[in-house]
Amino acid sequence: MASVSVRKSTALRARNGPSKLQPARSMPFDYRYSAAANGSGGAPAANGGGRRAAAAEAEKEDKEGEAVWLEGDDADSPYSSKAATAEEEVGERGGGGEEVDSAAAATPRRLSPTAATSPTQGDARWGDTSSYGAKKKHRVFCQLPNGDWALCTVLKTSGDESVLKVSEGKVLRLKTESLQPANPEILDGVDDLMQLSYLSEPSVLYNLQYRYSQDMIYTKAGPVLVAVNPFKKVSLYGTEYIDAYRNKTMDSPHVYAIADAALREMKRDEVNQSIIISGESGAGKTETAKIAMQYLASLGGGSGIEYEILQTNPILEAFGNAKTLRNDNSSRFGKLIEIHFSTTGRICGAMIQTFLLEKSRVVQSAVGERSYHIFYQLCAGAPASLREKLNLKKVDEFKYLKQSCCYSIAGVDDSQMFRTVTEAMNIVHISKEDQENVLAMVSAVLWLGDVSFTVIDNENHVEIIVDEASKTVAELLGCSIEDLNLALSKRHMKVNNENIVQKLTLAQATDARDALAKSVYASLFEWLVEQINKSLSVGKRRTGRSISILDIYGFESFDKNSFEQFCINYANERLQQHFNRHLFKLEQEEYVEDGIDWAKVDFEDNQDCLNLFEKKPLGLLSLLDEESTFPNATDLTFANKLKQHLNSNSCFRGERGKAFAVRHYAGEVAYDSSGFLEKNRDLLHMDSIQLLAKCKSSLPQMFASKMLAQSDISISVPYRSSAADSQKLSVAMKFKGQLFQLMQRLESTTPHFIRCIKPNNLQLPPHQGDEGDPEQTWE
Ligand SMILES: Nc1ncnc2c1ncn2[C@@H]1O[C@H](COP(=O)(O)OP(=O)(O)OP(=O)(O)O)[C@@H](O)[C@H]1O
Repeated sequence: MASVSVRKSTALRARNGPSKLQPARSMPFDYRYSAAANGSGGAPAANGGGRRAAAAEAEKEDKEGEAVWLEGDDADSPYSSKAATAEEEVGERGGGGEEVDSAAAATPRRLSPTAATSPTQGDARWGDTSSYGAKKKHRVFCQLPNGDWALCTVLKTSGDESVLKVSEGKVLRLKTESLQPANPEILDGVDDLMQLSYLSEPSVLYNLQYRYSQDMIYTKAGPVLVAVNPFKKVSLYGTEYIDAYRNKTMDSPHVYAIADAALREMKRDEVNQSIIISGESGAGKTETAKIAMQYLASLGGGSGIEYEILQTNPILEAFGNAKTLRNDNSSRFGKLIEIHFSTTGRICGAMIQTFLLEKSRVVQSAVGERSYHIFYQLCAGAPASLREKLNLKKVDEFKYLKQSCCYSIAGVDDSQMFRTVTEAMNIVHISKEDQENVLAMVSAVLWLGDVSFTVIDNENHVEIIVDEASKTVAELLGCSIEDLNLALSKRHMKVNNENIVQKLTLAQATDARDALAKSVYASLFEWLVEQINKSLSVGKRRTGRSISILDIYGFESFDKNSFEQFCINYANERLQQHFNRHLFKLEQEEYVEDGIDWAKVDFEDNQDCLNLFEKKPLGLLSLLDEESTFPNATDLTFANKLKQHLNSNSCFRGERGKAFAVRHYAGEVAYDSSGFLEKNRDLLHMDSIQLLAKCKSSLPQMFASKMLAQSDISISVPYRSSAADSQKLSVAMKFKGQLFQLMQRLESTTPHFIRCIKPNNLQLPPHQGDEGDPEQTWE
């Protein structure tokens, strides 16, 4: 088969340089794609055998260039012990080319790696073929000073310079060595990047953009499915498409094809499967997970349980998703859904595991963002009787919601969503009574934000003000105002076996109030997931065969990065390693099977960064935990400790004050350690737990007993201001444990990877944004 010969020929090149493995390597950089992607026009050529043969021809023709390129590096195999500890460092991007005439640079066709700088180590080697490309007047890519790639034609080459036509009327003169060869036009829009003769960063971007402009949002990168978020409805889903993939009358890249492969392999090999979806925030992971679930439900359905499984989405999204600046429906938790199949291949149950809900959002969200959807849905959609019962106000009257000045989402009807969520709760068998209890907790959290304090002495000690807010909280939780006051304004401690009562200052009481709100909400979320799991497993016998879909928050790098980003990016390091190892392992097996002379392959192993996080006793997590146990430690002493112990680590950089930077696989992220210790300790004082335990309502009681049980089985005991405080694992350690378990579970499955890509930060579909400037593509 022609396609195979193309692949093999590419594979052979892997021995000494960038290769078919390059996509795996370049994938992590998806977070850099920062702006509107627009079409480059023209219909893609048919993607048949003739085309592949032409590609093979092009490959042959390029032998001259390839010969130069083969003089590459000699990196280690990921399977050697050396590679496992990642000796290699990420290549700094080195530039090429001269200053470009700014008028010329303003309009060329752009493919947008924001790539701050210049090509990667691997990409730089592509430059070796540039003189060949230039001589042949081939299409080449040049990188503009702003980092964008432009596709151009070589008009003339003299000495070490080439004159390039970038677009009509725009001509550039650049150093020939800085150019990168482009693929022949016949390869424009191939549905598998492996079919490209040149597999460089601009070639990959160009191909994805080419397809995207024609609503072909899915592309294969060998075994990985790349999904570019269309930010609009695309007619690629539904029964007809499902049938086409089931009957194999359609084989273009699609989430359905991945789900189908998982299902077939599970049945054929009797091995559990996983579909691992990754990508930055807003890239489309959750939507992709739902599309995969839809396919599995359709093929494995029949018992009705598949409908229940699909109905978990609106519930989890209402309680765990929020509008952020990057995504109107951003999941603020990680999710693994394990779908169980019977021996006949029918869905017989499911189990959902969630990871680290972003609790801080309950009490604080940035301007332009929202807290969790359910708060707005409840206020907008609750029927009159419920409104009265829960004493609901308008969203802009609650302090927790008011601070971000953002109450609605364009195109979203919160009131309608409320009905969808309650209907979904019915379907997963959450009783009407329980639903009301759940919503009472949601309202209690909102009202807690309105609880205020009055100073009672000249030491700034406080008591709660008895008003509508405190009365409503007490009513909804089922406690007395006196008990609420006691929990939020005093702290009971045992010092030298003596019980003492400490009065809280305004700041301490406000913290205690917010901690209670966060805890109640997080416990509620946990409880809901438990109820859903009970419903999905009731009466269903597990056969042991399953397909797990992982939708976990993507790599995050903001202007200010806090503890949440620290944990999220750590999780992504773990997943990236899983991704790397499996892809390379699969490749190696394929080479061995095909009798290809296999040698070392250059790839970015992120083990060094993982070590930076996990090493004991001098890793980021251990040092954070250690510092969290010291009552007098502050975020500054934590940051200083990091600098003291980790400054020589190549993945770490100490910055001024409380800041530090980590060199992640996807780029460097600067963290501000403000709030790290408090968020890691995540203390809810025993007074608050006891308050919940004393409440008449069933949910607070359950939350309290769970908290107490957790403190009993705790292994490490972080900071305790008193012997009475809740003892439990720190947040970072609990998260690390969850991730280890997750990795173990994933290791026992056959993985299928989907890498979602966000083509722009404006949530714009293809073709938008280029009106009036037809040449501008990605910016
Ligand atoms: N296949 C698709 N078709 C149409 N729209 C899509 C598709 N995938 C994503 N979108 C759009 O992009 C938005 C963001 O997608 P999604 O919420 O799945 O991103 P995410 O990667 O899960 O983000 P986060 O990490 O913030 O949760 C969706 O709300 C939807 O509007």
